[in-house]
Amino acid sequence: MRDVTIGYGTKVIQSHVTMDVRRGSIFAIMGGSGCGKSTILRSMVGLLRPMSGKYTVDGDDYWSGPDSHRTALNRRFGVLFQSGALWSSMTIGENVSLPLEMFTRLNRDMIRHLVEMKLGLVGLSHAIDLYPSEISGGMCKRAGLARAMALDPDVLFFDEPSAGLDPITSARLDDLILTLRDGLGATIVIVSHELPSLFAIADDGIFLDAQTKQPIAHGSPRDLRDHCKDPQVHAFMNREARTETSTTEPATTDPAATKPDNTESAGAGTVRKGQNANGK
Ligand SMILES: Nc1ncnc2c1ncn2[C@@H]1O[C@H](COP(=O)(O)OP(=O)(O)OP(=O)(O)O)[C@@H](O)[C@H]1O
Repeated sequence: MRDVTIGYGTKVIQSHVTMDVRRGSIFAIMGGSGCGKSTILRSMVGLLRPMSGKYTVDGDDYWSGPDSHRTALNRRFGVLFQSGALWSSMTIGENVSLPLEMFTRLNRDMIRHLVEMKLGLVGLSHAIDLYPSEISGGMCKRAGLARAMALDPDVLFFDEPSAGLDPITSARLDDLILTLRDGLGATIVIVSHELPSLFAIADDGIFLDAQTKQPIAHGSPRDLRDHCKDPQVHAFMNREARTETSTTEPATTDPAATKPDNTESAGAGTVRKGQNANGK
């Protein structure tokens, strides 16, 4: 993205957004509630046209040309929405086969084979004939992931993949996301509030500010946590409470808020200390 301004109607949500998502990276879109993270993600998958600026995919100007041009680029994307967004009247297998039926000319046997393969990747082979109501929230997320991968996308977009999951299930999902990147070479863009998860998997990112409506930091979540000089970013990434009036000093009234970094990482995060830049 180059100098992108994005919003709804005339209301600007974020402006001057410039960022590069490198191939094979896990890129985090970070920031406080309501700053526009999901809005940026929606724009990246073509659901919202920027007010200005340029968005290119592999050097290809996304918003130029006819709809067919975007449709072709969208074929390279897989999207996992917050809820998993499965069709409740379809089995897990039917949900995953839907994009294959819609966008390919493969025969039934081949589609069934691919669906079994994708569900195997997310550990859900046994759930192929179950309905979403018959499986847990974490399994629904994994099924959503299998569906997002159905067309072998180059880029996967995840909106709050860990929302509503317990720390152990969330850590398993993190491992799965790392496997997708390392095993399949996918590029992953992720919106998440879950700091332990972001520290574990993301190797690059952007931090959006709701007040100025602009990005205020670029870098991996761990870099921002450990080295970012911006007090707001530092406080957010270290889970320090901040007062409304102070914009330069973190609040220190809560002793828990002054703990050194990594102390937030009970559960999913504790098993992940000492990881390398790839989260291993
Ligand atoms: N369809 C819409 N029309 C108008 N305003 C919207 C629409 N969707 C979101 N907004 C507004 O845009 C702003 C950013 O919303 P967005 O969901 O992108 O933020 P977010 O950073 O993802 O928030 P959260 O972390 O709470 O999910 C909010 O003020 C929201 O009310």
